[in-house]
This record gives sequence, structure tokens and C-alpha cells, in this order.
Amino acid sequence: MSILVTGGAGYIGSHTCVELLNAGHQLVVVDNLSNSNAKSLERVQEITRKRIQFYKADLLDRSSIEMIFEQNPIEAVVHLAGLKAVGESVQTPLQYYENNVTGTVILCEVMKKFGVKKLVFSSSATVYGVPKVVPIPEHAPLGATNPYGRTKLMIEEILRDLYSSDSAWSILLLRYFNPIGAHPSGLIGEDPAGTPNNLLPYISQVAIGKLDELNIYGADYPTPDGTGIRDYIHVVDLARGHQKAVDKVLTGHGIDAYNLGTGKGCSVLEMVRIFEKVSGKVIPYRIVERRPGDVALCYADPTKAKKHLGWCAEYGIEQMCRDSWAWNVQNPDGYGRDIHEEHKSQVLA
Ligand SMILES: NC(=O)c1ccc[n+]([C@@H]2O[C@H](COP(=O)([O-])OP(=O)(O)OC[C@H]3O[C@@H](n4cnc5c(N)ncnc54)[C@H](O)[C@@H]3O)[C@@H](O)[C@H]2O)c1
Ligand SMILES: O=c1ccn([C@@H]2O[C@H](COP(=O)(O)OP(=O)(O)O[C@H]3O[C@H](CO)[C@@H](O)[C@H](O)[C@H]3O)[C@@H](O)[C@H]2O)c(=O)[nH]1
Repeated sequence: MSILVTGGAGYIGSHTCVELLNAGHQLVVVDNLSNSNAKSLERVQEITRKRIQFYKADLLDRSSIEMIFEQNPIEAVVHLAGLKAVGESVQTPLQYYENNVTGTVILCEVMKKFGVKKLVFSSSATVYGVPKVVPIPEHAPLGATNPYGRTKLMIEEILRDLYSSDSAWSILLLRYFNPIGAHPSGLIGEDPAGTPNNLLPYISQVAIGKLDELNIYGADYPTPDGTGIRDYIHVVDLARGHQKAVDKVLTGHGIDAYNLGTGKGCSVLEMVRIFEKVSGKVIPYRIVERRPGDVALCYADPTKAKKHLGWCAEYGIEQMCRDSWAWNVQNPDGYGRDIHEEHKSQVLA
């Protein structure tokens, strides 16, 4: 039996594939490569010395998804495929609702048709909207401040309705905090298209000389140094959380949400200092206006995942910065843009 990983060629997906393969699972990956490169999966195979069955296909293409289920004995799905740029979602909301929400509905319909009712879903801390308390527990009030966040919230609700309609489903909603870092091999990592929106990829590109300076979005927040505080989590820790979540959906029923975070906050200025220390590079920065929609503080209460999944994050910020830097130094152009469109549906040997 295999696990189907949607969005498996992406940043979190590729790291999740490594952990699932290392845990002994057979993997099928579906990805339309709209924000990734199939080279990531070649690297995953290089790291693990195991084979992945890859399909270049879109979740909106129901017949392709059905074909994948016809051709493979799938026992559970880890659903990471989705568009994730907050700013873009404000510009093109319909694209986000169609891709993320409709894509998930089609996936679930196909799963139901084939009797596969075990699902791990990539949700986000964004579903807490503007947090009223930190650290944030899973039972905190939910809300969204942009279309991207609303897609995550809607999908969580759709999946709850699905479970209410049929208790044979086993669904885990994983609410990620801020994944950063890269696999310690330096072979896979985050490869954003264009100018990065997120802090760590931006800092990395300043350090490597591709961008001149970091804009720090506000130093007047009610935090000790005035800059925003987030719960950064090493992507390998996050990936291991998926492996624990797969174990859980395979053995039980129900629907439940789990925070995947460290429980510790780090400010933008602290991150800059640690990255400078680890890379030996100076990160020039300028304090600019706050970014609309940003919150001052966002970090997890991770105790539920520890109690029920037996998972907690192990790596600290220094290790996250070290692995991020190694990935950037070894792959200054990421996976390279040239082969993006070359791959058709195929099996990677
Ligand atoms: N990176 C973060 O900070 C973060 C935080 C919280 C939640 N998430 C969620 O985690 C998931 C993975 O994020 P990531 O950072 O690895 O992003 P990513 O863009 O690297 O990975 C997403 C993958 O999904 C694929 N994809 C998108 N739409 C598709 C479709 N319709 N059909 C098939 N493939 C499709 C993309 O090509 C990409 O490979 C996403 O759902 C994202 O919303 C990410
Ligand atoms: O160039 C930059 C980029 C970011 N920041 C600041 O750095 C912090 C982190 O920002 P970022 O890396 O963009 O992460 P978030 O805004 O916390 O959002 C991420 O984390 C959320 C919670 O997981 C996800 O929902 C989002 O999709 C994902 O982009 C914030 O205080 C930003 O204001 C800067 O100062 N300069």
C-alpha cells in the first residue's frame, strides 16, 4: 500500500517525502509543478535511496486523479498541494478558492469513490487570524484575514462536515507555524519563485548578494525589540510531524487539529542576528512601514501534538539558519528554472 502526497515536489512536501520514505512508506506524489520543480523529487530519491512514483497532474483534473487511484493501492493521503502567497490571494481570490478549495473537494470525492478515507491536511496558523492569546492553543477562536487564510479555514470546515457525514473518515488538520530551514544534506530546500515574501528566504538572498537589503516591516510592535515575533519551525521537524500524523490516521478514526510549532517566539531582529552569526555575512536592513495584515505575535502552544502524536520540535533557530544557509550556498539558483516545464507524467527511476 502507498501514501499519496499531493504537492510533494514543493518545499514542505519534499521534506515530508524524505521522512515518510525513511519510515518505510511507499510513496506516490502528485504535483502540477506550478510552484516547484521535479528535481526536488530526484534529490529526495538521492537522499533516501528509495523510489517515488511521480505524476505531474493537477488536482482540478479529476480524471488524472482518478487514474492515479486506479493505478496505485493508496491507503492514505497527505494533502499539501495548494497556493500559499497571501498577497497574491488578495489580488486573485478566485484562483485561490478554485485551486485550494475546489482542488480539495475533488481530491476528497476521488478518495471517497476509491474508499480511501485517511487524510492529513496542511492547514496553517493563519486560521487563528489575529490571535487573542499567545501561545495559541488549538481551541482558540478561528478567523481569517485574507483569501488564502479563508481557503484554509473553509477546507477545515469542509473536512469537518465530511467527517460528520461519515465517521469512517480519519482526518488530521496540521496547523503549521513558520517553516524554515532545509534538509541537512543541503540537497533540498525552499526555492521561491521571484522575490521572496517570507523572512528567511529574503534574508538568505540578501546574504548571498542577490538582494541589497532586508526591509523590516515595522519596529513599533508591542514586542521587546518592536519587531514581529513568530514561531519558526525547522522543516525537518515539521516533516516528522507528518510522519507521526500518518501513523495516527492509519490507526484511528475522527477529525482533529494539531499545532505544529516549537512554542517559542523569535523576533525579526533576533533572526537577523542569528543568521549573521551562522553565515558570517552582514545583513543590511532598513526599518519600513508595517506590512498590512501582519500581527505582532504568533506562536504555538504545541502541547497537544506532544501528548497525542508523540511529536515535538527538536531543532533550534541556529540550526534552522545553518541549514537554510547551506542549502542557499550549495544551490544559489535553487533547483534551476530551466527544467520547470519539461516534466510530463512520469515515473522517476
Ligand atoms: N510554507 C509555509 O510557510 C506554510 C505555512 C502554513 C501552511 N502551508 C501550507 O503547506 C502546504 C505546502 O506549502 P509549501 O511551503 O511546501 O508550498 P509549495 O508551493 O512549495 O508546495 C505546494 C505544492 O503544491 C503544488 N500545487 C499547487 N496547486 C496544485 C494543484 N492544483 N495540483 C497539483 N499540485 C499543486 C505546487 O506546485 C507545489 O509543489 C501548502 O498547502 C501551504 O498552504 C505552508
Ligand atoms: O521581508 C520581510 C518579510 C517578513 N518580515 C517580517 O517577518 C515576520 C515573518 O514574516 P513571514 O516570513 O512573511 O511569515 P508570516 O507573515 O508569519 O506568514 C507565514 O506564516 C503563516 C503562519 O504559518 C502562514 O500562514 C503564511 O502563509 C506564511 O507566509 C513578520 O513579522 C514580517 O513582518 C519582514 O520584516 N521583512
